Amino acid sequence: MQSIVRLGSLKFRITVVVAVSALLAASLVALASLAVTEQEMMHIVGDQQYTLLESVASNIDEDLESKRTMLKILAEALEAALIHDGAQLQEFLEKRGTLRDEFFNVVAFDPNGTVIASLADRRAIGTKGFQHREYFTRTVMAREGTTSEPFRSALSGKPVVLVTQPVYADDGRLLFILGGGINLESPRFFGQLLKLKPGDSGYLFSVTTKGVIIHHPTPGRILANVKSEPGGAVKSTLAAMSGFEGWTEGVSKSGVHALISYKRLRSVDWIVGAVYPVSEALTPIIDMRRKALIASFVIAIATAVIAWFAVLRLLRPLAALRRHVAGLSDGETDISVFDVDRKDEFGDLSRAFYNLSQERAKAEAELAELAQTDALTGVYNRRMLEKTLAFAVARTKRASYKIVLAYMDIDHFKAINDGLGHACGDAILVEFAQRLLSVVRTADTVARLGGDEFVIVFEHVREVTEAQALGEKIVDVMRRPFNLPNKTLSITTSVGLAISDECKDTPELMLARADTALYKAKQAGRDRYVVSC
Ligand SMILES: Nc1nc2c(ncn2[C@@H]2O[C@H](COP(=O)(O)OP(=O)(O)OP(=O)(O)O)[C@@H](O)[C@H]2O)c(=O)[nH]1
Repeated sequence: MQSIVRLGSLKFRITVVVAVSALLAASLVALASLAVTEQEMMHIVGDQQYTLLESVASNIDEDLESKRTMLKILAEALEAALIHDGAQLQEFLEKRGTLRDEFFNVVAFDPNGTVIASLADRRAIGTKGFQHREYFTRTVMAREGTTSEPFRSALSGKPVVLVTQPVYADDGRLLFILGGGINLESPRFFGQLLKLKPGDSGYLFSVTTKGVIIHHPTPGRILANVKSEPGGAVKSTLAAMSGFEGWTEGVSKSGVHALISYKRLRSVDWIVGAVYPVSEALTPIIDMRRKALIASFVIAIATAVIAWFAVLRLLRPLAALRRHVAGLSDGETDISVFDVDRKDEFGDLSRAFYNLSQERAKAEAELAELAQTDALTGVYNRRMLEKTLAFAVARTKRASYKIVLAYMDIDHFKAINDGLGHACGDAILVEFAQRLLSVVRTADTVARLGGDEFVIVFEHVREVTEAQALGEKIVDVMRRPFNLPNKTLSITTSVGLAISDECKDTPELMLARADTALYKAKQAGRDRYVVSC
């Protein structure tokens, strides 16, 4: 379990890299494709909004047109009925009930701008001072009906626009001007703008090309000019006031990122607009984006699980290799434990480790060799002799045979060294050791203690008398001339021999007895052997 969740492990890191890559790839693909879809959807919704506005604008145009037509018909009827005075006119208007359906109020002004009839409120009759109003002068000048700028009615106090129609006598004299008032706050006129509002918080509005608000969901803003409101008009509205029609992505007055559409009316200089918050317009896309990100996480987790098992499987040879390398210290260097035949990186690694283990084994063997042999002569060294002698002495206690220890020293070696040089002395030591090896059996041990002192442990000696024969043999073999590169020398040796005594011998004692015997041989004139008694 611990190995499964080890955070720093290669398996864990590879899995994390794969999972993060999968998460990034899935998220990027999802987000990129959704971004494209979002743009496409924005265009579709924007186009839809604009089409909707076109139909709204057309409806308002038709509504205004029908109101104008109604006033025109009314004017014609008045002309035909030869109604010239206010009381008759008031009566005439009050009989036409459909006027109340179309207009908030219908008034008639005489040519001096005084109200002579008022459908909604007779008390307004006699109110003066309308001859300077822009709709009044425009109607008089044009001699035809017009639609006023929005204004606050002096009679009702409501925000209104007035549709006018002049009425003339047969002789062409202006009798009076009819005015049909439209209450901008009334849902009857702009009701469709309320009904068609996009989304939950979207809305439609209307503004004149001069910036006067005609309709807005915030009633307090009606008749305000967008240019003189705090913060001024939003960029897209300014563009619409300058002639832009269509939809754009922008920020509404309240700071909401929205699709904003504009369409001009045909018959008046009004603009209808729609504000559709992007967060609502693109709700399906935003929802899809959230789901895509969740799906990316699920994909990343699934990929991580798959990657984990794949990595476990792929790195299995690495675990085996680690075991084998750990086993090197136990001597498992056999080629069979390494997958050296693999063609992949594990094979390369296995071969490298195998070569390393072979080199290490070789170095260890060389070290072991160095530890037990004398570097100059190749025979055993003192350490090895001590071991061998200890075993040999111990064996004699349980066996019927004895061992003989021969202790040798080259006679006058110092003089040879001094006379012929150290290198020549070395050559003699090497040859001396070779001759000692030639007189022993395989079970026997030849060792150099140091300098010109050598020791032989002869095994399996049955008779005490054999020691003398061995001593003689050694002395004899050294008497043969030593052939050096430039000269031939006569060398002799003195030998002290000790025969094992099963009761009291120790390696040290045997060496001491042999050494004493050697000393005696030297004392007796050298080139001889002495057997310790
Ligand atoms: N060439 C050479 N000489 C060595 C080496 N080790 C020791 N010696 C020399 O061997 C000599 C040993 O001399 P001794 O055994 O003390 O004296 P000796 O001249 O042999 O006299 P006796 O033993 O009494 O016959 C010394 O001169 C050492 O310097 C070695 O590895 N190589």
